[in-house]
Amino acid sequence: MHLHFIVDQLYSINSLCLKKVLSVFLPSKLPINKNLTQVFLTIFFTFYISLANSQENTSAINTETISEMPTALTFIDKAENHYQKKNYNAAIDQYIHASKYLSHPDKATKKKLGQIYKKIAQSYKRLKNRQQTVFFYKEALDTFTDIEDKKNMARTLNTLAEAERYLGHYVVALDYSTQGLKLHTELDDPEGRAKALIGAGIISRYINHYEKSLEYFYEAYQYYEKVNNASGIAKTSNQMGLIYTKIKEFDHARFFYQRTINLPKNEIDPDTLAIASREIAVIALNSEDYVTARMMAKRAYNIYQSENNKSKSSLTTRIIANTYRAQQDINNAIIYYRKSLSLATEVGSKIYQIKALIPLGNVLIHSNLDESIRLLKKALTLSIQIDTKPHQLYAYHELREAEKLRGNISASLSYAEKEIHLSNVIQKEREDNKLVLVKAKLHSRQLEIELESLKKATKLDQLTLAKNKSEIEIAEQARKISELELTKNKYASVTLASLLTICLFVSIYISRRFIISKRRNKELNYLATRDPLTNCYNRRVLFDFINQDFSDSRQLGEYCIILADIDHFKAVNDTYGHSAGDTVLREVAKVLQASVDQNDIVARFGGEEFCIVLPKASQGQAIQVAETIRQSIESTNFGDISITCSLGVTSIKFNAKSSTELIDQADLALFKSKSNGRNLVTLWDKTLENNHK
Ligand SMILES: Nc1nc2c(ncn2[C@@H]2O[C@H](COP(=O)(O)OP(=O)(O)OP(=O)(O)O)[C@@H](O)[C@H]2O)c(=O)[nH]1
Repeated sequence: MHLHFIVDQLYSINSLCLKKVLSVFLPSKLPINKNLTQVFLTIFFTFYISLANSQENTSAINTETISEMPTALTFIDKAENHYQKKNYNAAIDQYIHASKYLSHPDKATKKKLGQIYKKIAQSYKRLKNRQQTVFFYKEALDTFTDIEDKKNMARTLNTLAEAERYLGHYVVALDYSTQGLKLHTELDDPEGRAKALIGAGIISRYINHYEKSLEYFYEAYQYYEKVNNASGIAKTSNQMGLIYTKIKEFDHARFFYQRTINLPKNEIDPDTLAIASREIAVIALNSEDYVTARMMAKRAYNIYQSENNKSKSSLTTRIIANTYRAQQDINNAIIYYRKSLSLATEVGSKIYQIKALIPLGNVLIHSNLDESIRLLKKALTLSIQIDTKPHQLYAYHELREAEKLRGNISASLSYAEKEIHLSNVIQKEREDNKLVLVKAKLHSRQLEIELESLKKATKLDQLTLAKNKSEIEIAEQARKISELELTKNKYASVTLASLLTICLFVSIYISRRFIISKRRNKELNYLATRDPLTNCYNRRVLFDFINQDFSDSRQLGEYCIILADIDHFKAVNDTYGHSAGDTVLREVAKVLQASVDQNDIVARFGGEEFCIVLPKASQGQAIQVAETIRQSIESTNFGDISITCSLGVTSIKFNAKSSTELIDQADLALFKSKSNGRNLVTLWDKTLENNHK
């Protein structure tokens, strides 16, 4: 059934577009009319729905929501239309139809359903069906609670409280109102909270809890003052005016009503302005300021007239009549009471008829007793009909007086008895009502205490929250600190690592430099000790060695010196050149070094002269070494140059007293070799010394 509906709706939305889409799929010669389009759409949707049904649950949910929502919206549209036209029953029918298509449990659908329940409740409210109003507001509240839609919950609680108040369920109303107030506070919705405050204020006023009521209204009033909301200021001012009137503080009451009157008229609700004017009129009447009373009542009347509000026009006309009656202006009083009665009759308001009939009967009592009694009897009948006992009592009282005036004592007595009986009933009812009010008041006190404890709990929660928050902040700070420390440590580590690396490189560099420098020093030391041409020890080092050995000559066991000198070396230079002479010198040095042990020293003593120190060699061993050297040089071919050398040997055993003396001995021996013909080895002896001299 829904499918056909959707197909119908879709076709009506854009049949042209659909035809164009279909022309793509269907053979070109096939006429695309409405029936064909609808058949296609039906097949398409049947296929789509069956496909969707075969899917997972979630897809099924979405399809259902999609397919049912448009149907619901169509009914809602119709309902709204009826509501606008004040056809509330028809609107309710359509809303209820719409609600049947909103059975799906998803949040959006539920929200829509809640709103529909609210609209139904509002429609019943307009129809003054209080029970149904309450019922549907409760349905709406349940629905919004189900989806945790706090904003709508709070608003519904306000309206539900009002509806319960209309039913006289003050305790329940107060409960709802307090819940609404709490929720609005939670939601941080000052506008909604102000409305909730007004609701709570009205209920508190109803249970005569004026102090609390004033508190609520004043808070709302302050909010509206703050946001410069004239309408809100007017409403709350009027409410405070009403309370001050109730507690007979008329100056305060007048102040607040005047506040409403002074507001820009175009910004406030005419009804609110009319109430303020009307109430000032009543206050003025009670304080016998009849001129002001009439003026303000007429002002209110004009507003009600322009609003076509006949029952309130009846009320204000009655106030005007009351001012005339108070001034003993009976004629005008009768005119206005009649007018009030006529308006009340016209609008069918029994209470306003009663309210006009009784004083009219009273003022007519002296001029037209029959009419007075007739009107009073009518008032009595109506008050019995609508069960308004105070007016019934008032009617009995007036009738008793009227019948007495007429001389009908038995009738007067009968009314008197009824008056007494009713008075007792009213008294009892009042006591009962008082009990209800006291109960409600007590309940409100209890709620206040609960609210107070809730506030304390909230404060505690907030404190705990703040504590937790600060703990979280501390933890966060600790985390940040540790992070910073980590970063710091990381940087420190990186820095340390970098420093270590640098140190390492520096160390390596230094150690390398050290090694190089050590090597260089070694080289330098080496160079300092060596003869650059022959690589033999130089003369300075030679003397250092010998002097050192001679520093403790007693330690010296065997110790010999050989001096070797190349023969006719000048001729080599002259014949082969200086460079060749150098080569010969180098080669001779090699021969010398090869001829001695590791601990022996070969030093270049002068140009072509060498000194060989044999620290552990005996005289014989030294001669042997010298002989070996002589033969080696003699037999060596120094690059086609043949040379010989002469050698002089000496030993420590010849008692040289110093290194110089020892060397001198060797030199003398060498000289002997030279003078004996060269290429000879000569050992020092004492005779050499004498010969030389
Ligand atoms: N090529 C070269 N010649 C040098 C060097 N030192 C000294 N001489 C030369 O050695 C020669 C030594 O000559 P003399 O002192 O006259 O001795 P000699 O020619 O060897 O003759 P006798 O010693 O008497 O056999 C000189 O000509 C010096 O110039 C040197 O380092 N290189």
